[in-house]
Amino acid sequence: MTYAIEMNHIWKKYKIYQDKPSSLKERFLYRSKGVFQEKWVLEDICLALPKGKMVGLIGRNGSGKSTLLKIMTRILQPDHGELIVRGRVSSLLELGAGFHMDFTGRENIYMNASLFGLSRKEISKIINDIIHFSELDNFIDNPVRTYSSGMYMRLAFSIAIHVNPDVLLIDEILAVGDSAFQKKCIHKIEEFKRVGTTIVFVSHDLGSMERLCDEVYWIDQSKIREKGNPRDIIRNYLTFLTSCEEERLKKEIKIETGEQLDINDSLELKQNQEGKRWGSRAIEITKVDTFDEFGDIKHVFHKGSVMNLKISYKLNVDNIEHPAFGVGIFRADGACCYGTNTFIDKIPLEIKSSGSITFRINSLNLIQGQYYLDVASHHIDGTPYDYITKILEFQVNSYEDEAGIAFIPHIWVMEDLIDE
Ligand SMILES: Nc1ncnc2c1ncn2[C@@H]1O[C@H](COP(=O)(O)OP(=O)(O)OP(=O)(O)O)[C@@H](O)[C@H]1O
Repeated sequence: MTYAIEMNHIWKKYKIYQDKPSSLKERFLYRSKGVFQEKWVLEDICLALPKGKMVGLIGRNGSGKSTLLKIMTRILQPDHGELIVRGRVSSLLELGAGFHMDFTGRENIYMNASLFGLSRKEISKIINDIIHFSELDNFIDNPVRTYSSGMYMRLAFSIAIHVNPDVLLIDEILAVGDSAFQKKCIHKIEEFKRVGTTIVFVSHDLGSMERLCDEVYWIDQSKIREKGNPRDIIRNYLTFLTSCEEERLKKEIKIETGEQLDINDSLELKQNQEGKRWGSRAIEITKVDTFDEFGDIKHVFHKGSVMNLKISYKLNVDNIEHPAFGVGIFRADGACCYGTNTFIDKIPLEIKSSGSITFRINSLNLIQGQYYLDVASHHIDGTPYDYITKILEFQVNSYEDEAGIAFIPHIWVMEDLIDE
């Protein structure tokens, strides 16, 4: 098989400067001593990208994906290892980096495209296509400094894809322009695929990644963690992200409550959570947990899955009249997604000296995002016994790109128009 790009045991390190010197003296001292740490951002990377294939790189922020692309374009030199590139490389990494602000869009096309090795004659042949794709027909003879950032990026993008590359490197193009322009970019990429251009694609948009790529590499902490079929690698990566998020939320809860969680990682409430808790405590909430359908404590849920919210309580008075338990679900920005209580839902309650009540959601139909919960025990007239805000945070993951707060069950119906 012929490969467009081969990387053999590539290593790359950066210098990380420790402290910013504050005084002139310190600056002088630090500079002379060179106080920095070396950090390996790529470790022993071996890649072979077959000609005509589209390969995706995924990984968390800072894992090393952009550095890898910069080495492929030779913007950066590796510290060790060998790089073999066959053909003309065009990159959508540092879009518009070489633009001159006082020159017009047209002049910049000539200058920028010549950096990719095209002659003036060759550029003249494609300049109309470049202008047309960028949708800047009416602005192309204005200085680039008058462009908005979106216009600037569109021009740079358009040049990079029209220089007829053999290898195209793309870093997060979905950040370019509005959604109509992004769709156009995706179509263009599909066209490149069809004519056999080798493409390396970095994106956090895993849907496009799975749809477009022939193979995916997962970069984690400077190394290749897995590579192979996009569907399998993306599924493993998502499982990994979910477990990281679960850990993060558990840690946050520990920090916020200042308490060690018990063996089941459940949350014992503090007696006095200033500003977050109020009421007479006639019915005192002692513990709140979210569980999945198997009874495991969870803080990350997939859209549509089961979520059980268990509220444990103890009774601090001999008798309680007309009690109720309530639950509120809020989005991270404070928008109330849903709130109800046992009185509204007409649930009869029999309060013992201690016990628990579970609020079961059979299908958690919130869209992807971060949420928090309020729980309360109160009189049916609303007088709080124990009201606790932001008691738990949870996350909802989803593969769909919906907008809004919650999924509304729906169908689409198509009909032909019948002439009267
Ligand atoms: N010029 C630099 N000097 C020092 N450290 C750098 C430099 N550029 C990047 N890094 C560090 O190298 C690591 C890898 O960065 P890189 O941009 O390659 O990651 P990435 O996977 O592309 O991340 P993202 O998804 O956020 O774009 C990070 O820890 C980053 O902070």
